[in-house]
Amino acid sequence: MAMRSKHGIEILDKLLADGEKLAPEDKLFTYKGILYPLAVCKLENFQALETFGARMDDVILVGYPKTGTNWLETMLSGLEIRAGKYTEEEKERRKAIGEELSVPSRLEFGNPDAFKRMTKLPSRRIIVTHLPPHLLPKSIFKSKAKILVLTRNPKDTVVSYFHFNNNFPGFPNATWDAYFTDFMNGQVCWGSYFDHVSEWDKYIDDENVMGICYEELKEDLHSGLQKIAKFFGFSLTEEEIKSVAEKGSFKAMKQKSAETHGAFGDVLFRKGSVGDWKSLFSESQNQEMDRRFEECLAKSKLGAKMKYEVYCKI
Ligand SMILES: Nc1ncnc2c1ncn2[C@@H]1O[C@H](COP(=O)(O)OS(=O)(=O)O)[C@@H](OP(=O)(O)O)[C@H]1O
Repeated sequence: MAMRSKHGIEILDKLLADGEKLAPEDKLFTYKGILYPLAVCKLENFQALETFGARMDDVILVGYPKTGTNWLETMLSGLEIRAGKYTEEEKERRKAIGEELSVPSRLEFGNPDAFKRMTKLPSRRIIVTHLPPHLLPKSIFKSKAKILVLTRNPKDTVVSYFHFNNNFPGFPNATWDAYFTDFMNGQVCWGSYFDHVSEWDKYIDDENVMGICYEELKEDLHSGLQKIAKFFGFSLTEEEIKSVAEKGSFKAMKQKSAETHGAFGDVLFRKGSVGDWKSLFSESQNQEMDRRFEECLAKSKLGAKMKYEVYCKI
């Protein structure tokens, strides 16, 4: 998937264009108490999601928005392709099916038919979502498919989300202070970051669930990919993992973004760093976030992985 098809880029372009057309007050809708951007998801799609049939060998990636889902999706795709040891012919066949089906890049994106087309995709499918567990189709849990839960520290996540919010036409613009308050209150698209991480933390000891965080991938992408390959049972040589990791640097992915994400890439690949929160947080916002982290996440396994003391303190 590193190289999205022309059709895939057309879909991303359409998200941008649809967002432009909506008046600020019409850009968002609420489903089960959580906000979503209308240019990206439809209410009917959420209602239809319950019929989604997961497969035991699905590779499922979950990440709250701006935690690095596009990065890890590309890395997973690279690992899967190499582990599958597909012939060039099979790779072409898979690419052609993907183009024909115009698979949405997230389970909940697109129209109600979009995810149904995934049923035609050959195994192993890579399925990516920003949703919390209670909104995912039950078949995902019944199937025992392996789920990789991606997290990122909340300070960098909210800063990344704020910039995306003001550059992606599907979201209504906001000032930093207003956006920070909305984020802390869960009044942003895909809901509360804190609820999302806490909810997924309840599954973290299940044998088919593994947590990984943006910061550990930034520290050492190769080791992160080794852990991920082991978890999914991908049989890969060190050389193969190395070749995937080389394509995963922020610089490499940004350089290719026009091919992989079209105009959307300009909005998506921003800084790709740890610690950019320092550019926007006020002292009181810093203290508020520290208190909230302590209350909600410090004692959780996913929270511990973020190394908050290292990356989120001055
Ligand atoms: N290769 C690589 N290395 C490091 N960081 C990367 C990489 N690719 C994307 N990114 C950064 O991930 C942030 C976007 O997160 P998502 O892909 O989850 O965004 S989205 O919610 O799906 O739109 C966004 O973070 P910020 O730069 O902080 O805004 C991207 O720049």
